[in-house]
Amino acid sequence: MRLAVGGVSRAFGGVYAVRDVSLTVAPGELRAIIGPNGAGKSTLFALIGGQLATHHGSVTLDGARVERLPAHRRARLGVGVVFQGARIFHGLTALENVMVGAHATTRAGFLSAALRLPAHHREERAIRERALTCLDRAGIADWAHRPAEELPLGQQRALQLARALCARPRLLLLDEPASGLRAAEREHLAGLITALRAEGLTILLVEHDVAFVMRLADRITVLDLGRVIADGSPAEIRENPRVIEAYLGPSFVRSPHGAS
Ligand SMILES: Nc1ncnc2c1ncn2[C@@H]1O[C@H](COP(=O)(O)OP(=O)(O)OP(=O)(O)O)[C@@H](O)[C@H]1O
Repeated sequence: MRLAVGGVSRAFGGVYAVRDVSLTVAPGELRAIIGPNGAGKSTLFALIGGQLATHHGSVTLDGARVERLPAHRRARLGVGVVFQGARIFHGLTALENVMVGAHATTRAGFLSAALRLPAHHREERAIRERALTCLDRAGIADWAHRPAEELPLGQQRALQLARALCARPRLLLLDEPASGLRAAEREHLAGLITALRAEGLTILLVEHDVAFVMRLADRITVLDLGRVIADGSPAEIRENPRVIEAYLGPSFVRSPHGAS
């Protein structure tokens, strides 16, 4: 899916969180968004996903304007969002949490579900299979039948990703997916993101772990105080004096893998 954001702004109480931001992401591209705390990254995600309304500007998915559509309509068009932190449904198993992600896309619909028609049973079986595959891809198949709230934090984060994947997104927004993960979990996540990109999914990634970002991203957009201050390949961004000053810091240049 091609994403174009044109001159988008959003203010809170008169203060701009995102100001006149434009970017285009090609189908199958992995674009990272980086910048200091409060730069507007999560707000930009919410403007693309539809959780927040824009005050100015346009959001276009494959050429169609969506900035006035609510989040669930954008989800149906193929926008998947993995929010910061763990947002899970308590009282449901991990598998059921992931199956919820697929129901937005089912065809049989409410009536056949209510009447328990055969089409509904077939669809439920297919969704269950798909959800198990997504749990497996997220590396948490062993947790499928446990109550979601019993999963450790890293597994809860993976659960959100599995749920988003189960809806078969064409544009995936990942807000700090690596935060709070242990090294092995982080490696698994990097492998999964790489595989999803290879399958042609368009991915937008907000992440503070710059080494993680530099390794995965095709291009990086840098935000500071709500504005785009740089846009380029990881190599260009690493050497951009404005980015070094606003975000990376001089120690990053001395340690080019970002292990500062
Ligand atoms: N719902 C809100 N109400 C008021 N102010 C908000 C709201 N959401 C964000 N802001 C403000 O907008 C600015 C941008 O916040 P945002 O969370 O988008 O930044 P961020 O780059 O994602 O930061 P972080 O890296 O810490 O997650 C901040 O000054 C924040 O305080």
